[in-house]
Amino acid sequence: MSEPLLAVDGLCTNYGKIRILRDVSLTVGEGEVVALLGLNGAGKTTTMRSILGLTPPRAGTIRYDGRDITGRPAYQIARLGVGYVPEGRRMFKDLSTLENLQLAENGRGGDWTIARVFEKLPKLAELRARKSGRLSGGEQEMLAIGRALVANPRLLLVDEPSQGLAPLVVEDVYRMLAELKKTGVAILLVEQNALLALRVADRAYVLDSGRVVHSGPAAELAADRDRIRTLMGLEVAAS
Ligand SMILES: Nc1ncnc2c1ncn2[C@@H]1O[C@H](COP(=O)(O)OP(=O)(O)OP(=O)(O)O)[C@@H](O)[C@H]1O
Repeated sequence: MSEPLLAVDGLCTNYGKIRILRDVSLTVGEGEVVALLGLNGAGKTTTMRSILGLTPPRAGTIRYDGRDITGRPAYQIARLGVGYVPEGRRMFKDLSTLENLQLAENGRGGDWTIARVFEKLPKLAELRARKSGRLSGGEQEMLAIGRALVANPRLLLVDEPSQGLAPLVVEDVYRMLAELKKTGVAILLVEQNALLALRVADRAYVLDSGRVVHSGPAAELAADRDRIRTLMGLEVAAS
């Protein structure tokens, strides 16, 4: 069997002396959508930051596209085709939608151009001239995803896309992620809202206190509310 696109093995990451991740292992296959779930503070963002080279791990290995990228600087990892849509979206608020996309284009070519992003996300095309600081939360999330796409990633790390959005807007964002999935980009999706993420994901991992406490097919976990409740608490299961 060929190697998965991303293979994280035995990751241990600290902030200073505090151990956050404990022996985290996960994989993402080519074109696969994998949900990384867990309550506040479980270590989801830290896992992403470790993969991206932003918070290098103390131990463990990260392989991407057949090579060991453990400890490589973030810009090198980005150049290898790993895109990031950070929590809170972080964009240049005084620049327009179009200008934000232009800044992110890496000029190396690839399937994702600004024109294709506008075609797949027509809402963004309508808002091309608007300053991103004046976009709604949902529109900003779409721009954040569009911005990651124009760098032509093979793997996209998306952190809490539903955060702070109204339920109807969350539906829009998730419809868009489902569309993206069809284009073949692999996605590692961090969410607190388990049921939402499980609708689009193929497989899921659940983190608790920096450890993987569950992994398996998304559909199986989605169908087992008791298991979700045990893993992630009552509120999540009820949402
Ligand atoms: N820069 C930092 N310095 C020290 N501790 C940190 C730092 N960033 C995060 N932590 C701690 O690491 C733990 C894991 O945080 P992380 O952000 O990875 O969790 P998370 O699962 O993404 O949660 P959330 O959904 O709240 O973002 C938390 O206890 C958090 O307080």
